[in-house]
Amino acid sequence: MGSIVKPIFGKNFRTFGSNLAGLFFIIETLRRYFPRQIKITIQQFLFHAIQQLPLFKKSSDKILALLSPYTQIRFREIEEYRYNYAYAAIKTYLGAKVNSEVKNLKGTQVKDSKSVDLKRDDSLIEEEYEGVNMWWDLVKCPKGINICSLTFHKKNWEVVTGSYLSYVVEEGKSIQARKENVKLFTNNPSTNWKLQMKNLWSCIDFEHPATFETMAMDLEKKDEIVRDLLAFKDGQEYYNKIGKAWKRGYLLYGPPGTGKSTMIAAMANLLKYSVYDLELTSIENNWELKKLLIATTSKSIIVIEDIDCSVDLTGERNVKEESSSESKREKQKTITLSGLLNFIDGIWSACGQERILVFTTNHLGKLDEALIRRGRMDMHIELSYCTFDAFKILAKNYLNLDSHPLFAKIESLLKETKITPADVAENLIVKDTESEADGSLEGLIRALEKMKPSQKGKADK
Ligand SMILES: Nc1ncnc2c1ncn2[C@@H]1O[C@H](COP(=O)(O)OP(=O)(O)OP(=O)(O)O)[C@@H](O)[C@H]1O
Repeated sequence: MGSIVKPIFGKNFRTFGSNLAGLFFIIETLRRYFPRQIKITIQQFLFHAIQQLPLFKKSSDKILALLSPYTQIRFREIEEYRYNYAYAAIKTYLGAKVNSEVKNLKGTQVKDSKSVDLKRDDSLIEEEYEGVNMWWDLVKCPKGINICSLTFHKKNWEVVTGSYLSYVVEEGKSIQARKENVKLFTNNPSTNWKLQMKNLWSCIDFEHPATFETMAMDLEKKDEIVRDLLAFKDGQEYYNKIGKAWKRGYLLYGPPGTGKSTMIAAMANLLKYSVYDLELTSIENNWELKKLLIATTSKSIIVIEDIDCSVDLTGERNVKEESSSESKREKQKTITLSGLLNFIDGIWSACGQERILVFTTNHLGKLDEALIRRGRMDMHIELSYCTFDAFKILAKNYLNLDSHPLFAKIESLLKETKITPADVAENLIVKDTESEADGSLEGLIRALEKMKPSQKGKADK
């Protein structure tokens, strides 16, 4: 026997309508006489409850639009596979609404900062704008996409769409710009992606202290790179004018310990761009690669370190199209050079404005020509063994020395040896606090003497 379900709102639509009007009357009364927090909660609860009723589920939009005096606008963190900047700006704006009346706050501190950053940590926030009440509901979905939704009386449609929303988004963006907290993102293995676009990247504050000032390298080359980066940052008009995606590729190559990772940190600190450290070995196929890249935000540096070791990308383009379905399936399971090239070339660059791509390698010769040709990797930067110019910067960084009688000896030894800036830096760190201030310069000279080709030959025998 089927169960008899009693209609909740009476037999006919008129009864239903008057019941609903009664409900809205209750909501309005609660709104007037209950304290702020409670009244928002009750109101939102009833509003959501109404939306969940079976009758509404079927044709909710039309009926609610007809009967409810409220309108709701939702901002999803990821919308149509792309990061929604309005969501981020709104969240920042609401988080910054801190005053003594706020009950729930959260505090954070960035390394070396003197102050604690307080943010509002309420999921329901009411505010007044030009005499109009707005209710924000921040829904954090551990398994899904985070949403901010705005509820307002529909008679205020003009105010909300005409000025309030742009005010909130612009305020949020300017707060973000003032904070300029650079972030470091690392990709999670796809087995940890819970739902759709969530959990693709993990993020922490980027606190690497490297700057171009402390970067030990040829000064002219350094200047050229800094000028190139700043021109890129200010290049929106130029890129629009020539109709090119606003992105630039840098290939950093050279032996281990010559400063490739340090330079990426210096780039991020100069431009105040976040870093997306893309670990190709934890990605299974081109589809995952595409999703990860689309989920990056603008003003970012997407880095693939040691690109020659991460995945075997070389030569794949030359493989002839194989017809067997097994080989096709096998191909779908791997990242291919063409998958990577597609992104760089611009198929995905429609969502890739103001992005820098950086590849690093210790073995330039191992890379496919197509991957690094100019236009894809616009600037090739060689980082090499320590020159005297580079040494002087390291001596300044580590020992605060601009000159020293031993510098001349070091200059001539550097011409004879191949020592990386990392090794020089290691030798300049004074480990014994009781040693003389220039003790480590002598230590460096001893290390360099041992590395001279003639001495090395003896040691090898
Ligand atoms: N050019 C440089 N200027 C300043 N410091 C440097 C430079 N090169 C190396 N160093 C120092 O050596 C350490 C290691 O350098 P870094 O990791 O940047 O080298 P790398 O070229 O990325 O090496 P790998 O190829 O092994 O990843 C850095 O933490 C930094 O302290």
